[in-house]
Amino acid sequence: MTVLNSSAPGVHVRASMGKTRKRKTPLTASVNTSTSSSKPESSRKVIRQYHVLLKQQAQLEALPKRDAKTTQTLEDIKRQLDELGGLEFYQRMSAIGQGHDRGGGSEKVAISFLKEAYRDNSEGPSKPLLNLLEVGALKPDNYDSCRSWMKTTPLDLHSRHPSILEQDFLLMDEAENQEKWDVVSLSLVLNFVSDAKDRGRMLRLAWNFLVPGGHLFLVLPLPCVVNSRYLTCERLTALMEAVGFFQIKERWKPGGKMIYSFYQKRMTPGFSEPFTKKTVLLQGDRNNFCILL
Ligand SMILES: C[S@@+](CC[C@H](N)C(=O)[O-])C[C@H]1O[C@@H](n2cnc3c(N)ncnc32)[C@H](O)[C@@H]1O
Repeated sequence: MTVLNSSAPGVHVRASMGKTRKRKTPLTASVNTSTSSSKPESSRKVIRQYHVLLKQQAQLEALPKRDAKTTQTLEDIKRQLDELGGLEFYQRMSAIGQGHDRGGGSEKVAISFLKEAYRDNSEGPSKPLLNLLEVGALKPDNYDSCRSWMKTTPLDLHSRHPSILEQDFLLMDEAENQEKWDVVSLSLVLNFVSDAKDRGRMLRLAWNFLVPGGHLFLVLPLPCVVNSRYLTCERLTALMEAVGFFQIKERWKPGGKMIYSFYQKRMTPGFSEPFTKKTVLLQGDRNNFCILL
């Protein structure tokens, strides 16, 4: 079996709350602010540091009480995030990473899945345009080649272009978006969300926003699924079924970096397991990536 990289973006956080508080020096003490190189290792390093800091920040912000030490640590984390260049710099590094790691963005894979699922729309005489919501869009034109059959709405927490809507997906108006979209893309977004419950909420929101029979394109760093102590491919499939998503396609290779999954919304959820608390599935040197419903 292939040994997988446990230091994937967004999954390399082990510090318990206790450890975090006792720490004398910041976890990512050597924040590298001079990462102007476009080398994939540099971009991956910044992305990793960024995810670690975000996770720590979320853990501390979730504490019921904040003592002076916690406040100080939060200030340190904020400073380090700023030193890294903030979300803007993270996005730039992610865009570089995309190119190097995947021979282009994940939209290539999405388009191949979508063309198969919506053959009538993509090949046949003109039909109403499909409505695609692209969450976490670094570029405004990822789906331009499909504009004859698909209308894309790109959005991101931080917009890098006037055509990208600046919006937190988790705060989108639920009534307004209920069953509004044919396709939702969550490519490398779920692993950006620091809180396991918010990840579950993100999936449920995506389900609510899709028309019946609509599709979800989900991309995660492969180690989030195959090298987590809380997740496996089978467990993810079961969890997705509990939300109401049935897998149609999955693409990844051992030793690869990403796992691409394509789901269809069904009206009756499958598995009824609760998925409300962390269950350790695998021991050993694994990451803590988890999704809770
Ligand atoms: C690693 S980048 C992924 C970009 C691209 N989708 C890809 O597949 O390479 C993650 C992006 O998701 C955005 N993001 C994370 N959480 C979000 C949320 N709740 N709402 C909107 N965008 C979000 C971040 O701002 C960031 O630009």
